[in-house]
Amino acid sequence: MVLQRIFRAVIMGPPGSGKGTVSALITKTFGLSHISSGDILRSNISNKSELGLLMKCCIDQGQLVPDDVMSRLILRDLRVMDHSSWLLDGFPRTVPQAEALDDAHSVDTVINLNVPFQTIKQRLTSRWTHLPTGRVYNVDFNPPKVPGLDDETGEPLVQRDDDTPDTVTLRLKAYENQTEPVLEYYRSNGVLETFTGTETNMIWPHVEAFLHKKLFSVKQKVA
Ligand SMILES: Nc1nc2c(ncn2[C@@H]2O[C@H](COP(=O)(O)OP(=O)(O)O)[C@@H](O)[C@H]2O)c(=O)[nH]1
Ligand SMILES: Nc1ncnc2c1ncn2[C@@H]1O[C@H](COP(=O)(O)OP(=O)(O)O)[C@@H](O)[C@H]1O
Repeated sequence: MVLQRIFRAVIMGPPGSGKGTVSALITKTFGLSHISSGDILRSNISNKSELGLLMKCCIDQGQLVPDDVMSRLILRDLRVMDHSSWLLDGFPRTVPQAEALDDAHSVDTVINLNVPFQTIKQRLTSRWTHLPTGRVYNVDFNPPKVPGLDDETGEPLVQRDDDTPDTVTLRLKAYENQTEPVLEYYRSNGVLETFTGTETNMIWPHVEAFLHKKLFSVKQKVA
């Protein structure tokens, strides 16, 4: 689908709720550019940039990276995408980050994946990631064609250092304390759309139908 107007969306949800998985489906279906805060941080870590090395210990301890660092990193990337439609995944995660984003760009819609914490814990400890692209697999849900290797590049998959049971518990706490208030922020702005379920395959058709409707109404408003 070719978008006729710039469209900006955010995808939210607890760690492991399927943001990366659903983002891949959205970008494939609607042609938005995907920007993942976690992928950007992990690429800084792989490249051994000073910032990446500083942030690695926050991430491995299940804590959020400081707001000013994160906002600067993401807003810098968004500045060079001035004429693109995008989907932000993993940012904003705090109210100050949401305010920083609002100061720079208006957000058309926020997709919130509401998946129970119990479902999430099992998923994350069996997640395998292709670090250079952020493609994710799961031993049960979407295994790679060849165990341990990325389907497209044949490169090795890794388990993230922060996908251990103890760190997942800390990340879920950070989500409750720091990220849930962002849902309220967007709800009161009238842009929040929540999708509840335990399986991505059940949630995705609703997200897809919503975005079709949303993009159609955005185009009509412009016409
Ligand atoms: N069992 C199961 N695993 C899923 C489902 N949806 C996504 N996953 C897997 O759960 C893990 C977390 O998903 P991901 O998209 O990375 O979540 P994110 O942390 O919110 O970006 C990955 O290993 C996915 O392959 C699902 O419906 N069922
Ligand atoms: N917007 C953000 N603000 C602060 N820290 C972030 C942000 N995005 C990512 N991080 C850090 O990177 C880690 C991994 O993020 P991400 O890949 O989005 O994980 P998840 O799979 O938990 O949704 C987070 O636990 C956090 O430490």
